[in-house]
Amino acid sequence: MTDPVTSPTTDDREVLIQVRGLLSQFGERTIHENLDLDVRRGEVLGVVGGSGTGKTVLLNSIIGLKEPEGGSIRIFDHDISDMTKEQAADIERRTGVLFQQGALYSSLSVLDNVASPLVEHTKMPRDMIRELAEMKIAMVGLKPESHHLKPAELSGGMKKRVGLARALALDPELLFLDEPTAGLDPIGAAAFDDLIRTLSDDLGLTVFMITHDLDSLYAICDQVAVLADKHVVEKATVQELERSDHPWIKEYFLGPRGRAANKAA
Ligand SMILES: Nc1ncnc2c1ncn2[C@@H]1O[C@H](COP(=O)(O)OP(=O)(O)OP(=O)(O)O)[C@@H](O)[C@H]1O
Repeated sequence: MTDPVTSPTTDDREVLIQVRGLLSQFGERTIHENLDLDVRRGEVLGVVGGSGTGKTVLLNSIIGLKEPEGGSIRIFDHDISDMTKEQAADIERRTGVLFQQGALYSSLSVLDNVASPLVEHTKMPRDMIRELAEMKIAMVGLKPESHHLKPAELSGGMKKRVGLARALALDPELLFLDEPTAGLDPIGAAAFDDLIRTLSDDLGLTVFMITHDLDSLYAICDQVAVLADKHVVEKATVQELERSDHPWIKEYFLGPRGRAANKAA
C-alpha cells in the first residue's frame, strides 16, 4: 500500500496543506481518526471516498469551518489552531473555495457576487474592483451579458462558473472545490474539468477537489487521496490506484464505471 504521507518520496515541492493525526467527531460519532494528508504546491488533488466518509468534513476542517477534536492541520505552514487574526485573514485571502451548492448570494448580481471578496478583503477603488470582477467572469468563460443576472436566472453550469470566478477573485494560490461537476451534464462536466485544468496550469494553482466523478479524476488530477476506514488509505496517481488491493478502491476503479472512465481518458 502507498504511504499517504510520503508518496511520492522524491517530491520535494513545498507542502501547502499538512494534516497529521486528525480526529473529527460529532458527538459520539467518529468521522476521522489518525488521518494524515499532505498536499504539495501545484498539485491537483482529487479526494474520493464513499458517501459519508467525511470528505466535506475534511475540507471544512482544513479551511477552519470545523474545529478538529484532535491532531494538527497546517496550511501555508501555519498551524490553524494557533493563528493571529492577521494570519487567518492572510490565509483566507490566499485561498479560494467553491462550495458544493455554489453558495452565491441570491440577491446579488453575477458581477457583485464575484466582486464580493474584493470588497471584503481589499481597499481597492470601486472601478478597479469592477474591472477585476469582469476579468474573472471572462476567465471562467461567461459573457458580459451575464453580469447583471441574479443566481436564480442562471443554469447549474453557469452558477458553478460564477462560484469559480468568485473563488478566483483574490488570485488564490490554493483552490478548494467540493464536487464541482455534480449536477452537470457530461458535456458541461467535461468543459468544467478542462477549465479547472487550464486554470491550474496557467495560474500555478494548487487544487483540493472532492469528487465522485471518475472522468474528472482521469482528466485533471495528478494525485488522488482515498478516504476509507476513517482515514486516507492511499494517496497516489490514478494509474497506481488501479493496481491497489484495497477492496473499495478496487471496486471504484475496476467496476464498470471505472473501466468506462479509464477507456475514455
Ligand atoms: N454538522 C454535522 N453534525 C453532525 N454530523 C455531521 C455534520 N456534518 C457532517 N456530519 C456527518 O459526518 C459524516 C461525513 O459527512 P461528509 O459530508 O463529510 O461526507 P462526504 O464524504 O462529503 O459525503 P458525500 O460524498 O455524500 O457528500 C456524515 O455521516 C455526516 O452525517
